[in-house]
Order: sequence, then structure tokens, then C-alpha cells
Amino acid sequence: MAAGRPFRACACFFSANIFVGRCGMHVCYRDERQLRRDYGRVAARRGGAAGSASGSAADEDFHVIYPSKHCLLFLTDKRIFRLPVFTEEFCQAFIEELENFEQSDMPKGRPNSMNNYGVLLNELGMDESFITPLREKYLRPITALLYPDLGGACLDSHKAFVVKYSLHEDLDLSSHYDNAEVTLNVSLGKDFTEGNLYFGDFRQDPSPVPNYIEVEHVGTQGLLHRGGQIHGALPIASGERWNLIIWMRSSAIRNQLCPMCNQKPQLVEAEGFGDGFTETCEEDVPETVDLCSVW
Ligand SMILES: O=C(O)CCC(=O)C(=O)O
Ligand SMILES: [Fe+2]
Repeated sequence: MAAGRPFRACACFFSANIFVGRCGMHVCYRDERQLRRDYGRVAARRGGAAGSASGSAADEDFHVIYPSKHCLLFLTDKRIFRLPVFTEEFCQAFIEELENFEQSDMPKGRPNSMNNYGVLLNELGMDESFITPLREKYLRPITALLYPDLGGACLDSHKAFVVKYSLHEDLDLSSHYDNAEVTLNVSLGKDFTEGNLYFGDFRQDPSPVPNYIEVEHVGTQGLLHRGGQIHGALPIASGERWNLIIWMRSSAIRNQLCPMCNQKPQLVEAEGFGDGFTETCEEDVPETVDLCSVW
């Protein structure tokens, strides 16, 4: 495992999968000519110009999560699971804390390149005290069982943020896959209507007929899904929707292949967990990765 090694990002962050909000599409960018050639027509149709892409708690607050027949929804072909995560009181207090931060004049980043509203939890110092223990103690035993092929037993970093939708802010989220091996999406509240999530195919196995399913939010509960499962969110019709998103990463898996550019990652320095990659020495790389020995 990556113990003690600094985390890195892949240089493709600056060229692959750049989200152009105006057209609701992702593009790869090498230079202006390539951009216009590859996307000019479709971007014009979708209402934008393809020259304008820009780069992009404590333990007692958690319900114990356990896989039982009654609390786990299993969408078999898509490997999506629903599970209880927080208490009602915790969700309320959490949103209040985030609203307080929103109203402060502290510097704030955007949660990711697609969501404009929400909070990056590392900016609130919540990684060490909250998200890392949640991932290591509660989620990893479950992901080890559900996603052994994606490094579910050795998810060793994350990017955690809360997304917020309201009528005068973001309403919906375009179709995408996450920069994660496994994602947890927890519905925190508040009151809202519509805004369901939808899930399509896994990015690596496109089927001839797109096969989308809609999944409703259930307050305090979470959905676990593969990061590569194509998904998005339908527009809300009223109220405010706040969801905690944890993109969980396995350096053992992504060091072999960056999920965003589908190539051997080109490591660049990064802060904190970076994008979950680590430097590997030649002798570290076994012929095959033994995913279970790491757990
Ligand atoms: O709107 C949501 O709940 C989903 C957000 C999401 O898919 C993401 O941020 O990666
Ligand atoms: Fe996502």
C-alpha cells in the first residue's frame, strides 16, 4: 500500500474530461484546432462555442452500517447499493454547519468542475476527523465485499464534498463518471422535490442501447456505486437538495491506469490526497495486484 507516500494527481486533469457547462459536455483539449475539429459542431448544436473550455464527527454520529437484506438495495446489474449512513440529527447539524461556512467570508473552492455550489470538506478540516475514519472504519469493510475488483479493500484516499442544488443555483447535473473507484452519495436533506439520480452503463462497457435507471434520494441514506458508472441528476422542482459525495480511491488500482484518461498516469505533484495516485518503484509493482492482501 501507499503508506507514507505523498499522493499525486495525473496531468490529464488539464487536458482530459474538461466539463463545458454551457454545452453540458466533456471535452479533451490538446490545442484550439483539435478542440474545434473534435467538438465544434456538436458544441454549436448544444448552445456553446467549443473554443471556450476552461480547466478545469465523531463515531457516535454514524449509524453502524451493515449489509442486511432489509437495508441494502442491490441493483444487480449496476452494482448500486443503498445503505443507512447518518442520523437525522446529524444531517441537520451538518447542513447548518455548511450554511454557516457558506455565509462566512472564508475563501471557498468549487466542489468539482461540474458543481458550482457546495462545499469541499477538506477546506473545513473535516478529512482527518470525519471522512477518513468514516471511510476506513465503516465503508471499507463493505466496499471490500462489494467491489473487490475495484480495490474496495484498499481505498486509501478520497475527495469529499457536499453538493447543493436550489432553484436559483444549480438545478441538475449532467451525465458523467467520477474520478473515483467507488463513490458514496448520501442524501442530507433539506426538503426538495424531484432531482432523482439516474445511472447508465459502466463506462468501460457501453451497450448498444443506453440503459438508464432512476434512483430516488432517501434522507440520511447513502448510495454506493462504482465511480465509472455513468450517472447524473435530474433537475429539482422545489426546495434545496444537499448531498454528501465521497469519491473513494485506491492507489493500487489507479496507479496502473488513470480512470479519467484511461492511460498510465502521468504523475504531478498535488496537495493533500491529490487525485489518489502514488509514486511506485519498479520493485513495488507486482505482476498482478493482490487486492485482498492489502485489507
Ligand atoms: O447530485 C448528486 O447527488 C450527484 C453528484 C455527483 O454525481 C458528483 O458530484 O459526482
Ligand atoms: Fe458523480
